[in-house]
Amino acid sequence: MAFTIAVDGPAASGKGTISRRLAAHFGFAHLDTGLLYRAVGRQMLEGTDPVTAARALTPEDVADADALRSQAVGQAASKVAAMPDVRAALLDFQRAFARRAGGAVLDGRDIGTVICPEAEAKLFVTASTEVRAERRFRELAAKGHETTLAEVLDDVMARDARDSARSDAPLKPAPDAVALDTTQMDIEAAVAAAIDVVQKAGAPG
Ligand SMILES: Nc1ncnc2c1ncn2[C@@H]1O[C@H](COP(=O)(O)OP(=O)(O)OP(=O)(O)O)[C@@H](O)[C@H]1O
Ligand SMILES: Nc1ccn([C@@H]2O[C@H](COP(=O)(O)O)[C@@H](O)[C@H]2O)c(=O)n1
Repeated sequence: MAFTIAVDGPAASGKGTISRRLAAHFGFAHLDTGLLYRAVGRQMLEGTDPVTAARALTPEDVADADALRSQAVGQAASKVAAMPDVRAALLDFQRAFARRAGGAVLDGRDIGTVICPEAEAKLFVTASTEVRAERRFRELAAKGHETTLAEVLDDVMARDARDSARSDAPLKPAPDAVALDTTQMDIEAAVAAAIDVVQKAGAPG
């Protein structure tokens, strides 16, 4: 049985948190597709050609998720993500993951539009830019990163602008995605709303 849940949205909207919880609830596998672009972005910062890096990506390259979550790597990720040859190199792996037996949740920017337009359930998770920046700032501060709320706000806005403006697979909701604005929701309320959407879409379990 293949059942795909596509979760898209802008930076720090909460799509990763929701996707992990959906995967646990329904017993599905989860892929954070942003990590693929982050791993390529990190290799670009180290001097590797991004297309070469994308074509040669291995599971080890995405194993240390914490190291990939810095703001510098996030910015590099959104730059390599605008390169059509990088996106093409990562396509088949994501599509195969999406249709794996047992069900899958993928989160990213183009899951419902490009990777798996046939996904059985689609969510587009948003929150106001300020709330997203505050949440990400608190997360980074708790992990000991030295940054300011203003820097995080700039980072989120720059990535959203680049991700929305690119010609190949831009950040946008699929026409049939259910919008979930979590600005006024805590994590539990957002997860409950997401589970409700997926159940109504006919997910088993
Ligand atoms: N509804 C919510 N209320 C409060 N905090 C939240 C909510 N959803 C997520 N968060 C927190 O906001 C931060 C960003 O969430 P998360 O990492 O899930 O976003 P994301 O969209 O996957 O980010 P990115 O695009 O950068 O990968 C995390 O610290 C998370 O715990
Ligand atoms: N499907 C996707 C996923 C991510 N990107 C790009 O990667 C950057 C980092 O992603 P996060 O989810 O970890 O924030 C993001 O800013 C996008 O540029 C993408 O293009 N498509």
